[in-house]
Amino acid sequence: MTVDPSLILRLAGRGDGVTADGRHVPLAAPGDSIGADGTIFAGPHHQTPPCRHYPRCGGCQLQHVDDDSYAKFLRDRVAAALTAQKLPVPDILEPHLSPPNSRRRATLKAMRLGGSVLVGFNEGRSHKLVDVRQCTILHPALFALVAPLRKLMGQLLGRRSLATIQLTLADQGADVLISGVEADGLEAHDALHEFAATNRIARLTLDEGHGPEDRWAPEPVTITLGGVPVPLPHASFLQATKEGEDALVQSVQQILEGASDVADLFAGLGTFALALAPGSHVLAVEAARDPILALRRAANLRQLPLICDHRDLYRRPLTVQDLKPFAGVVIDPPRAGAEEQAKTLAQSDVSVIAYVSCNPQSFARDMQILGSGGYHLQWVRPVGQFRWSTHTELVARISR
Ligand SMILES: C[S@@+](CC[C@H](N)C(=O)[O-])C[C@H]1O[C@@H](n2cnc3c(N)ncnc32)[C@H](O)[C@@H]1O
Repeated sequence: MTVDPSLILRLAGRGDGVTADGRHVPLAAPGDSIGADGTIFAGPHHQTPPCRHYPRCGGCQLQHVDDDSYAKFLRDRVAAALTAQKLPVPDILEPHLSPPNSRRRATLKAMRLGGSVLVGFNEGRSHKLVDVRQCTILHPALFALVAPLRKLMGQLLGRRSLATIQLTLADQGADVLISGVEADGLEAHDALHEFAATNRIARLTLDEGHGPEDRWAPEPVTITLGGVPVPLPHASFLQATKEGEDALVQSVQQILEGASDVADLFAGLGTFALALAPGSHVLAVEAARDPILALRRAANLRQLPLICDHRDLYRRPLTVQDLKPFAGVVIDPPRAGAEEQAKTLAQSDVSVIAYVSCNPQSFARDMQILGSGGYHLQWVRPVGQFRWSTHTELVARISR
């Protein structure tokens, strides 16, 4: 059977459609066909992008692609990374896709342009800002703050400054951290107070270049993980959506079921440690001081069987000896992966590993190291928390 050379067969890593004869076509979906003049003729997997800022806004490159094709894209990213390391591709389970408007943490930018103030995301591969009037990914409780923030930034922004606004949805409501403005004086104080009170902000913090300073925090701010409220330090890592967190936790619990002693490496605020601790003894290891102290406080209050270790796993990975007590390990490193830790794990007796990754390439490299120590990759579940972006995450079951 001959294939039409102008038919889009797949999506490349950066999201372009790829024709049967190998051309890369931006904004094309699998099943589209490409006319001689470059016109895209929409096929069965081409959907109407739900956001008016598409395709300018850099956050969502794949809004023109339906869920079937998006899920296949995530699977293909994982398979391609494993194949590049010459590893066999295991069972790739149905991907988790977080629903629209579920993102509970995001970083916005704000600047003046002419007489107006823009608040939004960067355009794709550019420093220009898209002034967002609609957003199909942000949680409604966070998007509701964009217009009030535009007004506030009009009162605070200097003529040439570019401010960064980090939004996180905590148990008590929105946690807002603004950097890149100076807010001295009564007028600035009143503007901040009015914004916080009117919008029932949980905590409003300014970083004027000397570290975060709370300007409004009527009660302690927490994030509940595994049913346990944990004090939320400024700018902490949190899985991007609650639905993504639930999918990851469920898979990790399934992988480590029955393991009585578990190490949670790169533990953050304890997303996995707190979900596992009621049934297992857990050692949580994390390099950032504030989150590991917050986790220790929360776990101690509940008298959970959880020990916290403040430790840099790049410089001092757990040794083979350190790993001896553990039947299971959950490891969730930053984008760079965990090469040094994978080397000692490869020599250890740990029988099952739940590997959570936000970068299929570094995951595949670490899997190669674990494989050389006798571990097998049993299955991978891709995770699409950053819906409609090319950012691919995963959770994998690895065992001896
Ligand atoms: C992807 S996050 C995962 C956090 C946590 N597992 C969760 O799901 O919320 C990676 C974590 O690794 C921590 N980290 C970064 N470099 C580290 C290092 N060298 N040693 C230990 N932890 C590190 C970060 O502070 C962050 O909390």
